[in-house]
Amino acid sequence: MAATNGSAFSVSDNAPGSGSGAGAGVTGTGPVANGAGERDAVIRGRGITVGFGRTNILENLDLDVYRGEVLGVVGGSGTGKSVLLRTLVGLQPRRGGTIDMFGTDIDSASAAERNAVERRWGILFQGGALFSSLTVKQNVQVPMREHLRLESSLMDELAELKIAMVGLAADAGDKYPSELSGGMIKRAALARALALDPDLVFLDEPTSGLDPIGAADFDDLISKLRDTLGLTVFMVTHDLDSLFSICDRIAALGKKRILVAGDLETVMNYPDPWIEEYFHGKRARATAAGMSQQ
Ligand SMILES: Nc1ncnc2c1ncn2[C@@H]1O[C@H](COP(=O)(O)OP(=O)(O)OP(=O)(O)O)[C@@H](O)[C@H]1O
Repeated sequence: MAATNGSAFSVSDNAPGSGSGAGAGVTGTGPVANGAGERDAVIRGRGITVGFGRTNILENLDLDVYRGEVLGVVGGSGTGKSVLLRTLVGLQPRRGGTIDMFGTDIDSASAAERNAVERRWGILFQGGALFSSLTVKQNVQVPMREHLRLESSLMDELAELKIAMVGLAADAGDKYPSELSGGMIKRAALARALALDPDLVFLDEPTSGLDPIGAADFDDLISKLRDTLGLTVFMVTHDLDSLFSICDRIAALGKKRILVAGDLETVMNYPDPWIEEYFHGKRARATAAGMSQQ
């Protein structure tokens, strides 16, 4: 797997009144400032441009991801959320812009520096992307084999620890992906994402395909990991429950860039037809009503 990674995610963008042009920041209510009075950005992307053929999907996109937050990335279908995630982790080439991860400019980093950065993040792909011919335990050990040189007994212990950490029973470790439920697959994929004790995890629609109870359990797990491990989470999601319950900030993608980023209220009140429908439509009202009854 290639290049980038980072920890907390704050998005700089061009919301009204937030400043102008590249680097202008939408400041949400996220955590911690550094000594200079700015938040500690684990990922700092500037002018990111990505395209296929003649079409750019992302154009001049700026974003900062801040340490220790869960950032929910939303946007209409096809706006480029997964492309953005893949670009940040180095799986998708850029046509322009820079990405700084944990203080390292990815483009000018040496192979060793990039490797060090890569070890600091994990990814949960949409659908889990587990290797079907490997057991859960072996899947969790894939990043360990790639990046570490450990005795196999120690790798077994570490994998068992990760499997327990995501709430799977110990015997799940010896099962193959085809023997797991959808929720178990997500947890197993999360265990793999946590294999190297990352500072940051990228999650691509982690609750898609789960029933509401399974999704809520998964949300709880993510917020527990953030609180106990200090994880930073970059989460592409369509799930309103997740946005309302666990996201510290939200970034809305549209028009090839981050339209707005900030706390829920900031994003919900941004004047854009898709945001209006998404956050104030029938489903959003039902979700918000459900949350307020809890
Ligand atoms: N490898 C590729 N080659 C050509 N076009 C691609 C490729 N990958 C993505 N795209 C295009 O880029 C656009 C953004 O895709 P992406 O998967 O990032 O959307 P998304 O916002 O994650 O959508 P969804 O919410 O439906 O998953 C789409 O128009 C898609 O067709």
